[in-house]
Amino acid sequence: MSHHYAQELQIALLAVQRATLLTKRVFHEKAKGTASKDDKSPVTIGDFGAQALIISALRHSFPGDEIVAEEEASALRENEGLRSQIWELVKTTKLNDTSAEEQLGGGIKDEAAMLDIIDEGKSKGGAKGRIWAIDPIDGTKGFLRGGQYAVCLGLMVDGDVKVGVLGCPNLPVDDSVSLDTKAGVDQSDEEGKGVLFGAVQGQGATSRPMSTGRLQGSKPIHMKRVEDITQATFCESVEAGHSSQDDAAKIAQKLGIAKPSVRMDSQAKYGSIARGAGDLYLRLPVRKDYQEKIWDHAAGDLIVREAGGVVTDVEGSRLDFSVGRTLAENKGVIAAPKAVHSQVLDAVKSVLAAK
Ligand SMILES: Nc1ncnc2c1ncn2[C@@H]1O[C@H](COP(=O)(O)O)[C@@H](O)[C@H]1OP(=O)(O)O
Ligand SMILES: [Mg+2]
Ligand SMILES: [Mg+2]
Ligand SMILES: [Mg+2]
Repeated sequence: MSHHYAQELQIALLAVQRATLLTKRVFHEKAKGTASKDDKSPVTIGDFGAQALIISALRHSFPGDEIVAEEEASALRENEGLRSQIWELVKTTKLNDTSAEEQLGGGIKDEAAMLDIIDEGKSKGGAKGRIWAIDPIDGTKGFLRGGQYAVCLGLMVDGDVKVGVLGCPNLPVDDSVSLDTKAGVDQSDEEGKGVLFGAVQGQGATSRPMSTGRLQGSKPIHMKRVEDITQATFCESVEAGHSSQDDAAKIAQKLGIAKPSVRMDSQAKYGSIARGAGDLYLRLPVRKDYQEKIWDHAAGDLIVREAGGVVTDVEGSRLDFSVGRTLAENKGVIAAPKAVHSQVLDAVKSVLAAK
């Protein structure tokens, strides 16, 4: 059966847009309700609430699909204070358009149902069937410090990403605003900010302004043509523990790039290069044993490729989303326009080989 994924894209865009209404409320409230996970990374009431709203929307339209999501509810089952803060947000966050809200199936019944919904994201992933990957807040540290973050949703079918959506509340709406070194810091969702990226395999990538109700009109996006690699803008993580900034600096030097990197949190990096606001995204392994999570890359990988880019790991292999909840077969990420990707990859390989 040929499949155009029109309904999947529509629901994914609306679900992400609704979830960002919740994360924006959390950001503007003083008590951000932060907890610490087993791996010491932060999680907020925004992460749990956004995950609940997204899964609830997917369950309404696609009850048979599997879901891989970052968060789980066990910490909330033991913490009534945190749980009721989240429920308060979830039950009062709605799109202000009746038809859009109806497409998502409306709200969640009660607090107990919310916990069960959060726990529906425990699929092991894999190479068979329809599996959604959700990162309710990617870049939680960026979110907390007023930098970039993204609400991320991807649909994989038989291990291949077919639909990708990124909601970036703190990126400018205008695709033509080039990244500068301030793009990742002190950002807010004030007027002129908030963009939804979308892509369907074989159909290109788009951006549109975020709204509080129905979807706004979209525009196709494309990676920028790089005439001269020495003038390229590259982005990388803010957190030095997520990507080696030393290796990135050596790679930039090898390519003749003098401009400082743009450091920003989250998959906003993928969205930014896909729309031509920057050129390259380098993610260079710091620890040999870290496995990237599929929810940190699924949507961005498709959006960049549909905008005319190539995305590989540091060895030049495509990211393999078919092996479970992590990218166990890949190390790092190199994303670049098609015409220069191999040149960038050569520089990456030679710097990493020399270590
Ligand atoms: N050692 C690591 N290497 C690479 N990525 C990591 C590492 N530890 C955590 N991450 C993940 O990187 C993502 C953020 O990437 P970026 O730095 O590009 O914003 C987060 O989802 C974060 O996971 P977590 O959600 O558990 O914090
Ligand atoms: Mg993440
Ligand atoms: Mg997250
Ligand atoms: Mg996290």
